[in-house]
Parts: sequence; structure tokens; C-alpha cells
Amino acid sequence: MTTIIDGKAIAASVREKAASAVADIKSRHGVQPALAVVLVGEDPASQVYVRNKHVATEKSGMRSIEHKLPENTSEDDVVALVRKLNDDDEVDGILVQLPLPKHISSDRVINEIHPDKDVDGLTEVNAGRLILGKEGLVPCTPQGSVILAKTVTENLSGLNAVVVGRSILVGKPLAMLLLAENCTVTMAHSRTKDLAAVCREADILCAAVGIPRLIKGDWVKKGAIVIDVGINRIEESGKMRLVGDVDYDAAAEVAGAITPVPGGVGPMTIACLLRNTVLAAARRRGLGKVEV
Ligand SMILES: NC(=O)C1=CN([C@@H]2O[C@H](COP(=O)(O)OP(=O)(O)OC[C@H]3O[C@@H](n4cnc5c(N)ncnc54)[C@H](OP(=O)(O)O)[C@@H]3O)[C@@H](O)[C@H]2O)C=CC1
Ligand SMILES: Nc1nc(=O)c2c([nH]1)NC[C@@H]1CN(c3ccc(C(=O)N[C@@H](CCC(=O)O)C(=O)O)cc3)C=[N+]21
Repeated sequence: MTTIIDGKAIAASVREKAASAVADIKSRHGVQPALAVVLVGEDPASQVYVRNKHVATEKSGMRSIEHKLPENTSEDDVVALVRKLNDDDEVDGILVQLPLPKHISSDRVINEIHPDKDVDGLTEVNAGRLILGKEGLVPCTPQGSVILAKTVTENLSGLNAVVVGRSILVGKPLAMLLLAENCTVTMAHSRTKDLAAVCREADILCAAVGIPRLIKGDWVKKGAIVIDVGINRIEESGKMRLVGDVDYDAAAEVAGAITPVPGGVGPMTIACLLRNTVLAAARRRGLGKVEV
């Protein structure tokens, strides 16, 4: 029997833990952690995500601060806002929604975020900490992906993990986290020779590419754990629908466990963002260890 990994339910339990840590911080220290989200422009998908983040943040008991800037905002103005949020002692986490408009360097803007408020884990400092195995803030989608894999088998040690995609946001940090779990990690990408053969070796197969149903059923090893990070909006039989990077129906017949899209990794991204904001608040404000 294939296990369908219930990302929604697992995300709900991560969010509940974050909410009880928030309640604890409030009652013991009189502090309300706050997350600031910066959205530049009108990208419709980004607007939906930012809205979802706002609702989830408030539901967890934290303060959500939204900064919506017009498409034509200059890079210097975005940087100035990030600096203001860095200096604001009430703000614990800063997230700059990607992609930014083309005239703005996301690399410059992201690296202006103070590393201790970088709840997306995308600054050079946090990327460095992750590679060096030091405590820092870990990107949300990769973190959520590993939590989901570990609900299938708590101990991932020695398993062959293949990560398809090597982006800074998902693929690279996911490979690092799986390495930290003692997996034998292979990173595949657009230049990989015989991707199908590489995927067939995977005990844990993670797809973060952005191509609908790229990963076919016969690329999946029998019993493998399949984590589908892809979120693709496609038109099918006259309707818009959301599909992953894995051919779900075919893969589910062979896999031991698989994440659906929607309802898999997506909800975990937001849950882990709340978790990171609580951790950032506790560390920056010197509140001691919190359980999240
Ligand atoms: N669930 C969630 O919360 C999130 C989902 N996503 C989704 O995950 C997917 C990936 O996002 P992201 O990492 O930002 O995407 P990017 O476009 O930044 O990276 C895509 C990666 O896929 C690789 N790739 C492209 N074509 C192929 C191919 N034919 N075979 C193998 N590898 C290929 C690229 O290789 P190369 O480096 O060689 O160009 C690149 O490394 C998207 O669908 C996105 O919407 C993203 C963030 C969060
Ligand atoms: N700085 C930054 N950090 C990000 O983490 C970031 C980003 N920019 N830009 C865009 C991507 C994408 N992303 C998603 C978050 C939640 C869902 C999610 O909740 N998905 C639901 C469905 C939502 C729907 O119906 O559209 C699901 O899969 O079940 C998906 C994708 C975060 N990203």
C-alpha cells in the first residue's frame, strides 16, 4: 500500500506547535513575535501566497506586518525598507517575496536582511551556516520536505536521496539537509545525463524543477519516498489545475510513500515559516530555548 503523505495535517501540527510556543512567549515574557512580509508588484501567485502567510501568522498568535510596494519601486527603496525592518526591534522575521520585479537585484535585497531575522534562510550567512552544520535559520520548503520524509521513516541514515533541481531556494538547501540526515545525496539538474537512471537509484526522490509531471512512474524505485515540491498551474480539459513535477498517478503505483500536490509540501512551507519566526524571536530576544 502506498502512503499518501498528508502535508496539510502534518503542517497543521507544526503550526499548532508554533502557536503554543507563541502563547508561552507571550505569557512568560510579554512579547508578541512579529513577521514582516515585503511584496513588490502584482504577481498574482505571490499575492495569494502573501495572503496565506498573513492569515497563518495571525492565527498562530503572532503579529503580521505587510508591506506592499508598487511594481515600479526602485531597488534602493526596497533596500531602505529592509534596513528599516532590520532596525525595528519589534520585528522578528523579514520575508521578501520572490520573484522581485526584473529591475531589482534579489541577491542584493535578500542579503540586506539581518541574518537573525532571515526567516527564509536565504542570506549568505544562513546558507553558510547550513553548509557548515551550524545553528541558523533553514529555508522553509526544504525543511518542510525533510519533515514530511521523516514521517515515513524517522531514520533516513544511509538512504540514497536524489534531489532534482539545484536552486538556492529549494534544491541546494534540501540536499544539505538530507546530507545532515546522513543520506547519500545526488543532486540532479538540467545537465544531468540520463535523469531517469539517476532517479531509479533513489530511496528518497525529491523533485524541485518547475516542469509539470517531468518525473515518470517508471523513474521511481519500488517503495521509494517521493517528495514533490513542484507547484505548476496548468490547463487541463478546459480547467486550471495545480500539478507537481511528478506524474502522480503513475508514481503512486510504485512509490512506498508520496506527497500530493496540492496538500503536500506547499502547506509545510508556511508552517515552517511560522516555526522559523518563533525561533528567530526567541534567539534574538534572548528568551532561552523554545520547543517548536
Ligand atoms: N511547495 C513550495 O512551497 C514551493 C514550491 N516551489 C516550486 O518548486 C519548483 C522549483 O522551484 P525553484 O527551485 O524555485 O525553481 P528554479 O527554476 O529556480 O530551479 C529549477 C531547477 O530545476 C532544474 N531543471 C530545469 N529543467 C530540468 C530538467 N529538464 N531536468 C532536470 N532538472 C531541470 C534547473 O537546473 P539548472 O540549474 O541546470 O538550470 C534548476 O536547478 C517550482 O515548481 C516551484 O513553483 C518553489 C518554492 C516553494
Ligand atoms: N521569499 C520567498 N519564500 C518562499 O518560500 C517563496 C517565495 N519567496 N516565492 C514563491 C515560492 C512558492 N511558495 C509556496 C508557498 C506555499 C504554497 C502552498 O501553500 N501551496 C498549496 C496550494 C496553494 C494554491 O492553491 O495555490 C498546496 O500546495 O497545497 C505553495 C508555494 C513559497 N515560495
